[in-house]
Amino acid sequence: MMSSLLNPSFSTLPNHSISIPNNKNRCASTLVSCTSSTFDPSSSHLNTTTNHPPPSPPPPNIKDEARHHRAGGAHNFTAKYVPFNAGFDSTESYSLDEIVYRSRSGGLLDVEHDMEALKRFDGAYWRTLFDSRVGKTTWPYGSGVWSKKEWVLPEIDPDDIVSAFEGNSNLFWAERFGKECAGMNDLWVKHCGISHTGSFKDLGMTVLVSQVNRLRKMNRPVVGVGCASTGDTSAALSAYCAMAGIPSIVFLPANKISTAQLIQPVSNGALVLSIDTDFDGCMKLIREITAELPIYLANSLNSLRLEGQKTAAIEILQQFNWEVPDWVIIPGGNLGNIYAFYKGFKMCKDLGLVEKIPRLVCAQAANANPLYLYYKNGWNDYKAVKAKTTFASAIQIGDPVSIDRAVHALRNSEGIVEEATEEELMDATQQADTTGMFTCPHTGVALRALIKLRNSGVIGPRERVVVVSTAHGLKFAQTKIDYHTGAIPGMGRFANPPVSVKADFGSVMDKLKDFLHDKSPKSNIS
Ligand SMILES: Cc1ncc(COP(=O)(O)O)c(C=O)c1O
Ligand SMILES: N[C@@H](CCOP(=O)(O)O)C(=O)O
Repeated sequence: MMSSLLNPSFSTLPNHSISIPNNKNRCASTLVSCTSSTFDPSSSHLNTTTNHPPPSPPPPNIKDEARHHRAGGAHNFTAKYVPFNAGFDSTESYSLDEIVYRSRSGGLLDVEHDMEALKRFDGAYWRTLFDSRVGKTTWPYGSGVWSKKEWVLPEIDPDDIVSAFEGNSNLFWAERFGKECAGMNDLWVKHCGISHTGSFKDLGMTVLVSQVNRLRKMNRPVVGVGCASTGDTSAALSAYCAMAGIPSIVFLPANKISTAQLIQPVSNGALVLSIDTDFDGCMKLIREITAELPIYLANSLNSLRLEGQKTAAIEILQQFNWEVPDWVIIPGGNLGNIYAFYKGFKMCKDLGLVEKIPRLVCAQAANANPLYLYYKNGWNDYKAVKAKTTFASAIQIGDPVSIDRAVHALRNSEGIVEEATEEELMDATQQADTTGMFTCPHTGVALRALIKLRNSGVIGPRERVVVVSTAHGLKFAQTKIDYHTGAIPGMGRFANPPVSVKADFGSVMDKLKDFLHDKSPKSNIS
């Protein structure tokens, strides 16, 4: 099977042999292309001789190079929409080029890949292929998402892909947090928030916006793309749409998202509707609107998003050299991501890249915990809740659209649901920051869940655990400031507020002596 990796007729082979034009050509033709819009044949600056040679064509860019390398090749991987969890006898399916978010019976959809075609290549083949693409600028495989293109959107033309080379995010060995807060030394944090727009949503949005780009080129009726959001989805949607020149519309719950999140779609030119309701209210509205207008729905109800998000799971396995961690802990809100991770792990198992999948934990804020309550009730009698205000504002969701997907993921991975109170999640966020991270409150929820599961002995001290960090801490700077400055009543166990000091040598020395004395009791500083 490995020999097929070298078969040049297979169009999806790693493109290592790309010829880069030499610097001289690149500079010369860059000059031509830079000046071409203002080129004036009568100008003495640009055209000093009458026999000036015609400008040479611009050098190939990475898309041209990709086009050249796939000329003549074809593969036959395919994917389609099917009802989520459909029985074997179901024949309902839709092309990914159709605009459809729900099955005929009103249930969720899933993207189903032609597993038989993918299975024609063994696990070693896929591992080698994916590994060969990491961190390159080869279009589109340099992206952590598109490096798995055959498993994501196999049929899309690379020319239609809208990518910021997302993914390939840091898997951080949380050595100090693991030892000091959880009594373990094999703890890892997958920093999905260190990303183009600062959250894992980029992984799904590159796929969704690429498909919209394709649909628009096919003259399908898509005037714009819209979402309801607690902040991060809107940031990713507006950025990817801006890259592609596609109008974006975002419904945000008024006064419920951070300033840093609000400014992202504003800056990227989205139409931002600030609506006097909560996320669940916005979600209901966007579903009604997208059923009426030719606006494509970008929330994770749309199963395309999860195809991108699942690559973070594959990436974790890759980063451990295809060894499977024991546990993966993921903060949950609308509950698409927990299913995306499950799907990524499951595909790796089904296609022979690994032999098992990790146990999954979904971590919820106690103030927005419908999944936790359902789990505690033995998966009986599900009820949506009215989500209360939480510092983990991006998961302030009481009526998650992917509840069925989440239950499926947890039941099939010996999964667990945990929760964290406001104080617990904020303290865990700060404890992580004290050990060198800069986490968002949602990551705090997941870290607190870890501590609880370690304290109860469910997770053992020698087990390998990955906590998924879903957004960048800088998006939640005000919450952190409030924690440290005592602006949140009853909170601040690990606060480290700035110290005001007079601008004189003696005052500064006094503060430093206090600090150094506290830090180093045995020192001889008096
Ligand atoms: C930062 C952050 N973490 C976690 C989540 C939860 O992801 P999901 O809605 O897929 O459960 C979201 C969005 O909901 C989020 O924005
Ligand atoms: N946290 C999300 C909520 C919506 O989730 P989605 O994955 O269904 O788009 C956000 O950032 O808006």
